[in-house]
Amino acid sequence: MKCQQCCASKSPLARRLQLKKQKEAEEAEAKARPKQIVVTPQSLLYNYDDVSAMAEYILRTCRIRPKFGVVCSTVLSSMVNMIENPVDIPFRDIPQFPVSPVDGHDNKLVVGTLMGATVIAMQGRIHAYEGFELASCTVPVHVMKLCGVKYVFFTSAAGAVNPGYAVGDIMLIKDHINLFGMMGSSPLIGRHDSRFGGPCVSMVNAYDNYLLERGMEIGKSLGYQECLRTGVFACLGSPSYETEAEQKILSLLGVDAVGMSLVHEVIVAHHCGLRVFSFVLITVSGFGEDEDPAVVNPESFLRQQQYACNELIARLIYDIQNDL
Ligand SMILES: O=P(O)(O)O[C@@H]1C[C@H](O)[C@@H](CO)O1
Ligand SMILES: Nc1nc2[nH]cnc2c(=O)[nH]1
Repeated sequence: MKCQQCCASKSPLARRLQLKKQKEAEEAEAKARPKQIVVTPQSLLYNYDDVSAMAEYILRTCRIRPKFGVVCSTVLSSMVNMIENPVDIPFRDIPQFPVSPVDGHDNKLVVGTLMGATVIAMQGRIHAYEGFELASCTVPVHVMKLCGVKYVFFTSAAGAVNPGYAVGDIMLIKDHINLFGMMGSSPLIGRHDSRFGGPCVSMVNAYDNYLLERGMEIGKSLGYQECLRTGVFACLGSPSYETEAEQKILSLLGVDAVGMSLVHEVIVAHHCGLRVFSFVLITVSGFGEDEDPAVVNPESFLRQQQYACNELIARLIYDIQNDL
């Protein structure tokens, strides 16, 4: 007697029939299954409870409810030295908090007071070019929100695209071009949690106009008018600086300065209702005739400009805190 299964499966016709049946069964099963929602990396990687657990750990550790958040660029990490009664919280101690593997990134939060206001500062941030999802780059913003932060200041190192800019200039950001978003990549894509915000968000006033104006006034009053600019920022996903051709494209798009972070953080902050003030320190000049794009000015000059940035942050916090 012939075995039904193995002998039948040896005939090509029987095998084709078997495959057809199998495909039809799979299709019927897929049809019967409820439609799956594609989960956004943000909600997949860090849901509301995960973010709450991170915020609770921070609040329990520092026993301060911060009103101001500051995300320090790698070049502006000295900002945290201004914080009084600082409590250092390494990223690795916070459950699920991302940790940058890059040498020289400090990977800690510093919580304390500055100009009489409570602050939480990130010394070192998470970059997409390190291989992280945008959800990981931006989860610290949601954590700040759940810690009680109302105002958040983002800073970054940047390369000049605007030919009128020089190394050491401080550009207050008035707008951005979200190149990642235009390519379909955003921490807000997919299912949202309404406790953080709605499915879509207007980006009007994302760079809070009032804070921008106050920042400009303060910068001028501190005597920095010569190096203060306001402009449009863009973030690229690569750790390589721009080629000459890329610089030209960015310039045509209306970008004044370009960096490797910040834009997606601002989107998440604005989406969840934080008031945003952002600026970049120009550390690499645009292309000159014979200029190497990676030329960075002498240390002492940059240190002076880092001091200017720190002063700007401190004074703006003071003014907001005291309703000035
Ligand atoms: O923290 P930011 O975005 O300022 O850091 C940038 C990106 C690189 O780590 C570095 C390049 O200069 O600065
Ligand atoms: N993309 C980019 N990021 C920077 N970060 C600091 N300088 C630069 C720059 O010139 N280009």
